[in-house]
Amino acid sequence: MSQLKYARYGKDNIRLYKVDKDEKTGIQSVVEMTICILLEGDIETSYTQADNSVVVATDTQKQTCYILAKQHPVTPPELFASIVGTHFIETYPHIHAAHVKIIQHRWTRMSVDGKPHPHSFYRDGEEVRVVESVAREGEGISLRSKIEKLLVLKSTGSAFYGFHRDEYTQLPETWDRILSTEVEAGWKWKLFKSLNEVKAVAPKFDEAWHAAREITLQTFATDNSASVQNTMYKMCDQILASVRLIDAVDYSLPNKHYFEIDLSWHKGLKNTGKDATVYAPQSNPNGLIQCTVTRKEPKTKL
Ligand SMILES: O=c1[nH]c(=O)c2[nH]c(=O)[nH]c2[nH]1
Repeated sequence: MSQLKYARYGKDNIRLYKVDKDEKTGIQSVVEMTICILLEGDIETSYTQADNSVVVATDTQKQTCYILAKQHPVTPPELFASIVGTHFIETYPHIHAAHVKIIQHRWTRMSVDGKPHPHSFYRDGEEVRVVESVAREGEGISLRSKIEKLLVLKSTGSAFYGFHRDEYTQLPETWDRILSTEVEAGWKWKLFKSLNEVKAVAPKFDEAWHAAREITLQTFATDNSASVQNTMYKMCDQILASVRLIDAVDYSLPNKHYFEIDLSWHKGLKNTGKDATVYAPQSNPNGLIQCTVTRKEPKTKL
């Protein structure tokens, strides 16, 4: 005999575009997102007994997404994810949790003749803004916001020395190296008890995203980096200090290596150490450094 241990189902890769047209000014604003919905609840019999009566069809979930996007704001994505998730747990008594992930793609307004264009946009990089939400009956709405695919590089201002050495170590110490990574940064919000609680703080989501992005870029640029580990910890620390409603910050940073090339075999060309200007970017392997930072637990007085 077997038993169903895990069951979630839904629609992935729902692509959605919404335009806001300001009739007075003629200025239009656009949002494009990719959504994944996964539902949990009393749905076992659909797997074990071919009982489709408990199935809210994945096509229905997609259509619901479009209708809710028409009726509600789709930004900030944290709010829209909460609206979609709450809809499913409130509409269907046998659905007890809704996982909604939103990936928001970049459409940045064009400047034409030095002026913001009213209806033309361009994709300035593959960076995305991501929200992972869970609306759970009787508990509330948990939200995690993320920056993903933000590619950065600094050509100096990064060192790596003093690391453990033994008979397996070949890597030389360096006081000046290239540092490049694709930022994946996340921040976990305190649990919201209801959709109304999410609505009440809606402006905070964009503020937090701007703060996390600014802190990431500024710290990356200005920190005289001792290691990826230390630089990312400084980022986490500042984000926690600047956004009151979050409980934890996490980073996952690949260390994208750029190798020096010894060209001395060709007429004594100098291209190593302080003379290095031409490098070989590596696609793999890469370092991968991760951390989660929370607020210090207050010491309880006895
Ligand atoms: O910042 C770094 N952290 C490491 O842990 C590490 N390991 C390595 O080979 N290079 C680096 N760089």
